[in-house]
Amino acid sequence: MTISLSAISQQLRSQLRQQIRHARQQLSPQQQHHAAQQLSLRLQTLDRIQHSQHIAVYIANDGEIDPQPFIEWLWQQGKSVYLPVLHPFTKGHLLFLHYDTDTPMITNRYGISEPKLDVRRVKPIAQLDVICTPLVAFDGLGQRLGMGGGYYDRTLSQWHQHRRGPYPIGIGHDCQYIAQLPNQHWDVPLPLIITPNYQFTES
Ligand SMILES: Nc1nc2c(c(=O)[nH]1)N(C=O)[C@@H](CNc1ccc(C(=O)N[C@@H](CCC(=O)O)C(=O)O)cc1)CN2
Ligand SMILES: Nc1ncnc2c1ncn2[C@@H]1O[C@H](COP(=O)(O)OP(=O)(O)OP(=O)(O)O)[C@@H](O)[C@H]1O
Repeated sequence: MTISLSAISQQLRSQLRQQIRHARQQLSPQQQHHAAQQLSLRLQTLDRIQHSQHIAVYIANDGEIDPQPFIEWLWQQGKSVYLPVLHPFTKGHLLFLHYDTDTPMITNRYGISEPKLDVRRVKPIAQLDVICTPLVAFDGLGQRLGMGGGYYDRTLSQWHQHRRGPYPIGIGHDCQYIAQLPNQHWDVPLPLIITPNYQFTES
């Protein structure tokens, strides 16, 4: 029997995913709160953020670092905020919808809060400036492991191929760093990853 390298890599990825999801779920509410504040401060200092108007974030789930304090700051600055919504017809794809304090929200099939679909609020991906990208694990080369749906890999494939479209910034907890991720050809390395205490930039 032969086992392909790709199969081994897939298995490693799913073990890592479980392990790191577990680690972040164990963070206390105080640790989560502090991390969210630190992350927001770091993001605020980035030129890339200061010079952007249309910024996509996400609603935290599963122990993810919480972008909420950053969202509040973006609103104060008069910037426009967008959230991912599972595409109603095209499996594995995301739409991005405008988000403000009175956006009607629903819970999607993964239990994540998202704006109720309303075509008037849909922002074409090419018109976003930055996509703050959730991740489960990342390494020093900017490789990212997500929740496993391939949603952000698809969203960022234009960036990957042509360096066109919104600039992706990975965000996560310090504990989501691993030395080297087993990667797959469709993975999109991120040019910048921010955690409360570190910043990883493309060399
Ligand atoms: N906050 C947040 N929103 C996001 C993402 C994310 O990573 N974080 N996504 C990033 O892609 C998309 C949703 N992707 C997801 C993919 C899988 C699972 C998940 O929980 N999977 C289950 C099993 C699958 C199932 O129930 O059908 C699991 O692994 O336990 C959740 C979100 C869009 N919105
Ligand atoms: N650009 C793409 N085009 C087609 N299929 C893709 C693309 N990117 C990823 N996929 C598919 O999506 C599936 C999930 O990929 P992967 O395990 O890398 O997800 P992930 O990066 O962890 O998740 P996410 O991006 O949603 O956070 C894979 O089986 C892969 O075949």
